[in-house]
Amino acid sequence: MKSISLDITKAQQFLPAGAIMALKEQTVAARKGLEEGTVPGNDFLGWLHLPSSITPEFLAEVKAVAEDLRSKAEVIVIAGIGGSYLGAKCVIEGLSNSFQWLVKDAKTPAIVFAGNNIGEDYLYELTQYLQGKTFAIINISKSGTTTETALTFRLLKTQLEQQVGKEKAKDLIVAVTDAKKGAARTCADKEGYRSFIIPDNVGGRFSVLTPVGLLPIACAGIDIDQLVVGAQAMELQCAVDVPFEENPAAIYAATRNALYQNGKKIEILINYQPKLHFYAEWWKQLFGESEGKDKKGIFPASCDFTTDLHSMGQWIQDGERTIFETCISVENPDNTLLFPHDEENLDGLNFLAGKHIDEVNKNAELGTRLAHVDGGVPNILISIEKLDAYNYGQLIYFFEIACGISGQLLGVNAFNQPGVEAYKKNMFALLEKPGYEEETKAIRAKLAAE
Ligand SMILES: O=P(O)(O)OC[C@H]1O[C@H](O)[C@H](O)[C@@H](O)[C@@H]1O
Repeated sequence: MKSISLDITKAQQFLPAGAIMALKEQTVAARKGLEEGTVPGNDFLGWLHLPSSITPEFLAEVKAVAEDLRSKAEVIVIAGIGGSYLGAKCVIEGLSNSFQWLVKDAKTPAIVFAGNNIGEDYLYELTQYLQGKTFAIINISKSGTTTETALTFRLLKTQLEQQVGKEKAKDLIVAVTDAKKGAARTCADKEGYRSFIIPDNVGGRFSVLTPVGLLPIACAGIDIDQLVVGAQAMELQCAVDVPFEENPAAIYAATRNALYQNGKKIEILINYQPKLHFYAEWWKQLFGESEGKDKKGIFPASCDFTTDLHSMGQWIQDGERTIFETCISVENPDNTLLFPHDEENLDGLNFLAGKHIDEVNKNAELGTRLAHVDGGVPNILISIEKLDAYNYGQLIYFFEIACGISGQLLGVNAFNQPGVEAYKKNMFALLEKPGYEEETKAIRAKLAAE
């Protein structure tokens, strides 16, 4: 099977000669640091050899639980946020029929995501939708205490127990959480739910290849074996003994850091396939939480083309020259659709007659790349053969290891996220959570003084 390919030539032309090679030594050291576990945040390196350590027995266990839920439920609600949401969401969106939610298909339950927001209307409408339906809940939280997810889980658990009774609900709830800590673990053990463990040394945004991602993905009927095989292939391709010039993750990490050092502060992940929209959401958490700290870091943004060429295209072509693009290009679509000839040609589109829709898309892609490069936007091109589980596996591991290397080139601990606590602290103080009495007083005083 084909490996993903990386082309940096249209980024390199914006850099001083030798700028990427100047980072070679540091990049090689960063890759070695990951292997030897000497990097900052080294207690969170469990993702590094995760693909090759996944056993067929473990995958069989995940698939068995997924099959069981698929056979019992019309709807499976995946409750989780951040790393406990985006990996599954990006793979399921990427590899399912775009209109799956409209298709009445007895084999595949509707997969619904929740626990990733606190929208009263969202949750009200969800609970309404679930009324009278047999639904299952996968409650995913590494800490087991995340407010958005815990709040949603309580709502859904209550509803499920009311609808089917406590005993039956037990069979329809699965927890994915820490082995020992957190309310989700306490609840799973006490209620007797089936559960999977998130390894201690795998942080949320690196956890898609643990049951956090694998269980929901298997529930959607996607081939998790091939996802893992793809990740394993990329693990080999980015191994510590692969020379810098042949390691795509090392080259990508060095290139984006060279661009950053030369004033390109924003990276826009581009796709030309709507199915990749949530891939970018996953990627933004991966790089945003890993690198945005100590008042540094490339801002990870994303656009869906050609859609956003009609909204953000102007800015990208002509705005401040602080951006670069990384484009994920999919070589082959899965299906064939040819553009029809029309005798009257009222729309003037007969020049496209007989062409694949993808040919139009590919020319839009090439035309855009040339225009943006001409407009001063460096372009990194990542090509994959097609959107399937194998290629998704490759892409996931590629960006994970690139991120691990890149964080070190930037000089940050890529595996923590201390900044995320600030909003939580204020929210708990404002909501008068027990234990936050001092913070409540302080924040009320602050608001009164404004
Ligand atoms: O899995 P959980 O513990 O519920 O965490 C879910 C998410 O929320 C946090 O606040 C972190 O910033 C994320 O890195 C994490 O993925």
